[in-house]
Amino acid sequence: MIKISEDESNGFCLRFFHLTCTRQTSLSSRMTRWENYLASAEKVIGAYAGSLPLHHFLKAFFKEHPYMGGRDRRWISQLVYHYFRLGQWGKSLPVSERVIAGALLCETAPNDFLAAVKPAWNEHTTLPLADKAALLPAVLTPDAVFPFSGELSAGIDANTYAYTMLTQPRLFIRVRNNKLDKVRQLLDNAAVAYEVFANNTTVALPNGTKIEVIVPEKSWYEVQDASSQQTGALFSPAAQQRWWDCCAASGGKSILLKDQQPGVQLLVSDVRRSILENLQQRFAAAGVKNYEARVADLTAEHFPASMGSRQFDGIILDAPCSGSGTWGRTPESISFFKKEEIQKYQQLQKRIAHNVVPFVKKGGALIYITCSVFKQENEDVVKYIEEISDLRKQEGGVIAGYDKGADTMYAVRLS
Ligand SMILES: C[S@@+](CC[C@H](N)C(=O)[O-])C[C@H]1O[C@@H](n2cnc3c(N)ncnc32)[C@H](O)[C@@H]1O
Repeated sequence: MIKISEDESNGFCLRFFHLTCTRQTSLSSRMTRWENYLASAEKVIGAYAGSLPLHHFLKAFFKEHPYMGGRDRRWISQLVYHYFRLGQWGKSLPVSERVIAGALLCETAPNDFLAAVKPAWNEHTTLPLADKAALLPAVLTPDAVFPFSGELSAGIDANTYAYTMLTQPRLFIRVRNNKLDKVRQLLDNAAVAYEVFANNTTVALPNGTKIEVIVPEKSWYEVQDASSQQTGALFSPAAQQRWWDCCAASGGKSILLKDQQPGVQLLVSDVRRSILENLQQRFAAAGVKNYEARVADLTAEHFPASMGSRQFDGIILDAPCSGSGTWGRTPESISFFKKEEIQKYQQLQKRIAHNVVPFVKKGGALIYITCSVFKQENEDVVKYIEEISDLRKQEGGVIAGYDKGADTMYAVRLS
């Protein structure tokens, strides 16, 4: 029996060996903490098949390995995420080499992992991407990292977009109810490095900021990506107008709308009852009242009839989509997404748009939104809406978040 050491430097590897000694050889006991992190990352990557989000998979993995402490979990998760940020790069290389390459490309400062497993690279972590790429055993190209560049909407720089996959986007909040000064004070007290955008509403925070602990008053802010906040510039609601957020999820766009004009008469719907229950809780915390909520499958045959003769001044169609504009947050998607899926999403978007468009009042507006970077889900669906209705694109297009560490979205106002 191996004694479990309290020594921080090798505690992980000894505990790791102790709990798995029936399957491990004596080699494990000689592995360093960092080699064990690399082996664990390889184990996760080998077992992950993409059927559930990576963060859920990691959570389940760590539940099965309860002897791993917080630091172990953070490092292993980080290495796995770095690996997936490389997309299709280095497919023929061993997984371990790709994990180490991920640490070189995605880390921006020397760190203990590289110091232990690839010391020659550690001092190069601060170099520009091109210099780091020159050290790699396989050529780094934007297409290898993001192999869907031919599908992009107009105006998205393919090379820049591909390499933004190597960096985790920032966390954003939208400050509400004129509480910017109070929020800033709490962030200052907590010594958080933040950036306030020129609109005095959008605040960028480092990832992992425990904003709910630092700012316990929930009505002062909403967690919402900067690009998602920007879609609100297309709403322009007036008091007493009827609006319908038809794919509302937990209500991010609806709260934005109500903050602009509390007097709108709001209908929210989604195909998922559970997400509308989340919406109700979120609305309550945000102080949003006076709305109607209903579960509705917008693709169902009987759906249009179930709406009766209602007409809306504004409809927000924040459509189900590939989410490709948010893959910097879920880089595992790059490896598991199939190009054919884009068309399936487009068909769903067209079907929903077809059923929703008749409910736009004459002179009213349809706000079509996706968090996709693909033309087929964006411009092509807008073109379809114009073909089947009198609605015409008035303003909007790609909201490129990649220059500010945010998601990239597409939002258009048609009327
Ligand atoms: C992009 S999300 C909406 C995000 C939301 N507007 C927000 O700001 O947080 C798309 C939503 O469409 C819903 N959806 C997917 N298929 C649907 C359908 N056939 N009918 C109605 N809603 C659907 C999904 O459940 C999902 O919540």
